[in-house]
Amino acid sequence: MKVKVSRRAHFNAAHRLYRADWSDTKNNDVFGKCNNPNFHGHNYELIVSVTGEIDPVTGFVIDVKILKDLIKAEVEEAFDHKNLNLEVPEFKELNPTAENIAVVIWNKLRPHIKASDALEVELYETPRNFVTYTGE
Ligand SMILES: Nc1nc2c(c(=O)[nH]1)N=C([C@H](O)[C@H](O)COP(=O)(O)OP(=O)(O)OP(=O)(O)O)CN2
Ligand SMILES: [Zn+2]
Repeated sequence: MKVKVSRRAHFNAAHRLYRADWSDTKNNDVFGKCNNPNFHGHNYELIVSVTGEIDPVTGFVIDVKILKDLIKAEVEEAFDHKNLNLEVPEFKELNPTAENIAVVIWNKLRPHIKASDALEVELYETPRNFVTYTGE
């Protein structure tokens, strides 16, 4: 019997979507207003879910306090109130799209989650735009 345990978190960050190896015209064609050279910001909403067997002793799949502290250490402290392009090393050469941010978050959290448990990262860039990554 497997149960999914989820923790919601948030962070605010600035970003710019562009490729340095493309012309301004191509960047504007592909990324539009997201290519603003002065950056723009989002209030990211994050849902991290861990699915696994319930420990019969504790009744937990994972203690949500542990999940909360992990998200704070690995995501909020690294991303909150940061310029993702300029201040977060993972995005020096990687466009900080919602897809790439979700994969980066998953890769940061995965080593801390029990190997037999599944990890899912849902990232809302806006209330209407969101992505999900499960490691596949
Ligand atoms: N597949 C993706 N497409 C887009 C991404 C992305 O990460 N993955 N990101 C963006 C931009 O970051 C942009 O800032 C998104 O904002 P916007 O289009 O304004 O989103 P809204 O939901 O607020 O827009 P409404 O038109 O008001 O619904 C673009 N594409
Ligand atoms: Zn954006």
